[in-house]
Amino acid sequence: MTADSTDPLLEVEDLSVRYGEVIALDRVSFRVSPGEFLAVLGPNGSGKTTLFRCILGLESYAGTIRNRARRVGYVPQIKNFDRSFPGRPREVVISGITGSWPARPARRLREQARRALERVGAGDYEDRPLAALSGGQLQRVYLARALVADPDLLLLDEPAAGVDRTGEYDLYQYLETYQAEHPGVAIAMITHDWEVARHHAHTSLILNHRVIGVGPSAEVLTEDCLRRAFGHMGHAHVLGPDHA
Ligand SMILES: Nc1ncnc2c1ncn2[C@@H]1O[C@H](COP(=O)(O)OP(=O)(O)OP(=O)(O)O)[C@@H](O)[C@H]1O
Repeated sequence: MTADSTDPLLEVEDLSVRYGEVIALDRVSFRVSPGEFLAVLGPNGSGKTTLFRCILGLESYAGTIRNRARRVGYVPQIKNFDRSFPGRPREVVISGITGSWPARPARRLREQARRALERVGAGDYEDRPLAALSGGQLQRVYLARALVADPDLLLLDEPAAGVDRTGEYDLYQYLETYQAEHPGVAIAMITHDWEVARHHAHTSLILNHRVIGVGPSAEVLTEDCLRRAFGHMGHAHVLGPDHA
């Protein structure tokens, strides 16, 4: 079967992941179309990052993932970043082009990285040690890294965590502009902020190990979904008799 522009970019069917007795994801299904902006919401430990790790091919899983994206850009959670890592923004971005850490990058790569950093407003600190950057600055560097490879699917894991209100506003403005300029690009973004999802995401996926709701944000982000998704916060979701 050949793909055309009306095909979903990403199809996830009955995706399940377990770590020992804990079910991180339980038969999760959804689709992402070209040009869509999907918010992924759910309480801490509900499987959101695990879902992204599966899409990136970093986890073993049961079920099916059909990913038709040519390239996937990924912005990890900045709050988990190891600040003792010896590197500079330019090198981070070049590693997004070459797939490896650059020892002596060619001039062409340095230029490409500089332009990518400038586009996200991070041109001023391209050569500063990563350890000296704020959370918001680091987040821009990783956004530049994700975009430099010209992805058609962009995965963002809580990109606004640790970023002030202005930085957060700038980020969403940037993503909206980017999508308008690159109409086929789909974005899936993990967020804890329902208002952000309501305002910026066409569609929302609410997870609590399984799908609590998925569809247009205005229809899915209801009080009932909020209660069902967050009502069990803090409780382990462990194997029941069905999964033994
Ligand atoms: N490598 C692992 N080994 C064992 N358990 C894991 C592993 N990774 C995740 N888990 C467990 O799987 C569940 C889902 O974790 P995950 O990180 O996907 O949640 P999350 O929704 O992204 O959480 P948060 O909002 O806190 O970032 C949790 O119970 C977590 O403890």
